[in-house]
Amino acid sequence: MTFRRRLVQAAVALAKPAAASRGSVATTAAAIQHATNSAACTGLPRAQFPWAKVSLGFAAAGLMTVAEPPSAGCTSTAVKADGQAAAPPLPAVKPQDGSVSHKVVFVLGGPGSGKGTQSARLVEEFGLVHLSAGDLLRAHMKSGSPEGQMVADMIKDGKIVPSHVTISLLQQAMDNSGKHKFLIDGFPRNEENRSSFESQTGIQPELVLFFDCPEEVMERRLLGRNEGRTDDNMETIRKRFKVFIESSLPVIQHYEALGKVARINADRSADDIYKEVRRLVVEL
Ligand SMILES: Nc1ncnc2c1ncn2[C@@H]1O[C@H](COP(=O)(O)OP(=O)(O)O)[C@@H](O)[C@H]1O
Ligand SMILES: O=c1ccn([C@@H]2O[C@H](COP(=O)(O)OP(=O)(O)O)[C@@H](O)[C@H]2O)c(=O)[nH]1
Repeated sequence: MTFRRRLVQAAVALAKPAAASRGSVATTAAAIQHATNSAACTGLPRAQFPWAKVSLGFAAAGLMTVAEPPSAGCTSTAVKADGQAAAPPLPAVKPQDGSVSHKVVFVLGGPGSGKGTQSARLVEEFGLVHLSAGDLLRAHMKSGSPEGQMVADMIKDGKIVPSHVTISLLQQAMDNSGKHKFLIDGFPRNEENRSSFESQTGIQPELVLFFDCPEEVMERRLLGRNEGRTDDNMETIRKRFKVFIESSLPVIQHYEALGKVARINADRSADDIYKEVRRLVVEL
């Protein structure tokens, strides 16, 4: 079965959750149902997105989850923008070593969905520290070490680099920044990334921004990116899309069930997307 046909079938199955009895689509439907129920139970606001395109984000079609409400043990630090009203406090993250707690927003979405573009704007406006896992890995692959070579080979082949390598780069970058509010872009990319990061750092994200974009739009953007990347070619792009569906979407489903995902239609102008994105971050 072709990749595109699989996407279409999955999207159709999602539109009829009762008909989807097993496999990833059924899991997705269950996760969505769970998230929907959770939001209803807590009385949180819930919004429906009107679009229902066939896209890599089909897993979340028709659903937007809600940002977490402040919980007990909130800190008093809030993200502000342009001197606007202070946002409600963020839930505290329990640091493992008693140091200042880190606050993290994960920026997820398929390759070329605009994660880096939107992250750069958020950094400019809110002064968060932008950690692109891909950029850290690309810097690491230039180290000339055997591990660097392994990373280079994996990126060229569209594979996910072992968690311990990426987490150690992220941890180092967080420590070196001296700051405690981070936008982590392009990570976690699979369930193992996610669970290892959470257990090793003790950090849970405050919010997960999910840039949902049709495959053909991402493909066009990647082929036009022109940054000399070894993975922005048709062969690797196809592999990356497959990895995204099979390995990365389950991470989004996990956070969706926890009510932490804001799904954003990324098939719009960068300016329109940012209007929505900044509203989500200012509300943190
Ligand atoms: N909303 C958008 N509309 C059109 N092009 C975009 C948009 N967002 C990003 N791009 C372009 O698409 C390419 C991929 O964007 P990028 O932010 O690098 O994606 P990602 O980090 O998700 O891989 C870049 O060349 C970027 O300039
Ligand atoms: O946590 C990460 C982030 C990136 N990558 C690798 O780096 C590549 C490029 O990722 P990036 O986020 O830079 O770009 P995207 O694919 O989202 O355009 C991926 O395909 C993976 O091979 C990885 O293994 N783990």
